[in-house]
Amino acid sequence: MTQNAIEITGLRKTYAATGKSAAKDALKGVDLNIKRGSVFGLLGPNGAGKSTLINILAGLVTKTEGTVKIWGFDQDENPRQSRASIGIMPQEPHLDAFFTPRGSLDVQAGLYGVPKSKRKTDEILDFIGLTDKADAYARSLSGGMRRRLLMGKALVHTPHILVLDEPTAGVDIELRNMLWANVRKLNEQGTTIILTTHYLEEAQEMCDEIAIINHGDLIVRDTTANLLGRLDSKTLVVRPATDATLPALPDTITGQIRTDGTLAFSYHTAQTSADQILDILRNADIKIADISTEQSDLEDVFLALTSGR
Ligand SMILES: Nc1ncnc2c1ncn2[C@@H]1O[C@H](COP(=O)(O)OP(=O)(O)OP(=O)(O)O)[C@@H](O)[C@H]1O
Repeated sequence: MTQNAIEITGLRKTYAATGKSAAKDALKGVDLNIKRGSVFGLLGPNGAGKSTLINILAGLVTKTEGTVKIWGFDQDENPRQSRASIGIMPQEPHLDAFFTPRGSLDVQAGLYGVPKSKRKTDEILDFIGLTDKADAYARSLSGGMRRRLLMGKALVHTPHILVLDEPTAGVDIELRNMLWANVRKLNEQGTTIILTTHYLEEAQEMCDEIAIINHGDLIVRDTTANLLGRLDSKTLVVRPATDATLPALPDTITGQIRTDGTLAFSYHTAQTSADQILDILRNADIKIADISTEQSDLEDVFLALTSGR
C-alpha cells in the first residue's frame, strides 16, 4: 500500500478559449506526491494554478490530462473511494441561507452517504465551536462562523485528507488561531492536511513540506526547513556605540546603514562567517553596543524563486 496521501502525475489543465479570452494552460504537467500525515503547503502567486489543482482534487474541475490518486485510489478508476478520502474547505462560503449549521452538516453527510447512526454532527459542531448556533439560520451567522461551518462540512465523512483553500484570507486573528488549532488537532489525529495560503509566515509555521507553483509549473517542492536553508543568507545587524559609517567591505558582504542608525551586513553563510564581519568592525574601530542576526524567511525564498519568471 502506498505511503502517499496524494499522487499526481503529468497533470495538465487547459481551460478552453471563450469568446473573449484565449485558451489558458493553468497546469502544464505537474508531478506531485504528498506524504500521508503531513501538513503540506501549496504556494504560488495569484493565477499560478493552485485553485485549479485543488479543484481537480475536489472533483470540481475536470483535468485535461494526467493521473490523480487520492489515498491510493485513482480518481478515474475509483471515483467513489477517492472522493470519500478527501474533504475540501473551499475559499468562498457558499452556504444555503435557510439551512442551520446542524441541517447543513446533515445534508452534507447525506451527500457523502454517511448513515445516520455514524454521523458525528454534535461532535463536529463542538469542534468548530458552533454548538450554540447549531439551530440558527446560516444567514444569521457571522463571516467567521460561516468559515467554521465550511470546515465542519469538509469533515462530515471523516476524510483522511483535508484540503483548505486560503482558509485564513481576510479572517481576524481569533478565528485564524482557532482554525489553525483545529488543523493541528486533526493532523495530530492522523489527518493529512493540504493548504494554500498567501501568508508565507503562516506556511512557514504550519507546514512541514511546501510546493511552489508558478505559471502552471511546479517550480520547487521541499521540506520547509530545506527551503529556508536554500538561500543560506543571513544578515548581521550591529548597533554601534557611537555614530558610525560603513567600513570597506569585500564583495561577499553587502552593507547598509539603516534609518535607525544600525549597520546591516548581509552575507552567505557558505562564504562568510560572522567572525569575519566582527573583525572588519574591530579593525575599523567601530565599538558595538548591540548585535543581532536575521535569517532569511520563506518570503525571501518565494521571491527569489518566482520573481522574473
Ligand atoms: N474557469 C476558468 N476559465 C478560464 N480560465 C481560468 C478559469 N479558472 C482559472 N483560470 C485561469 O487559470 C489560471 C490559474 O488560475 P487559478 O485560479 O488556478 O490560480 P490560483 O493560483 O489559484 O490563483 P489565486 O491565488 O489568485 O486564487 C489563471 O490564469 C486563471 O485566470
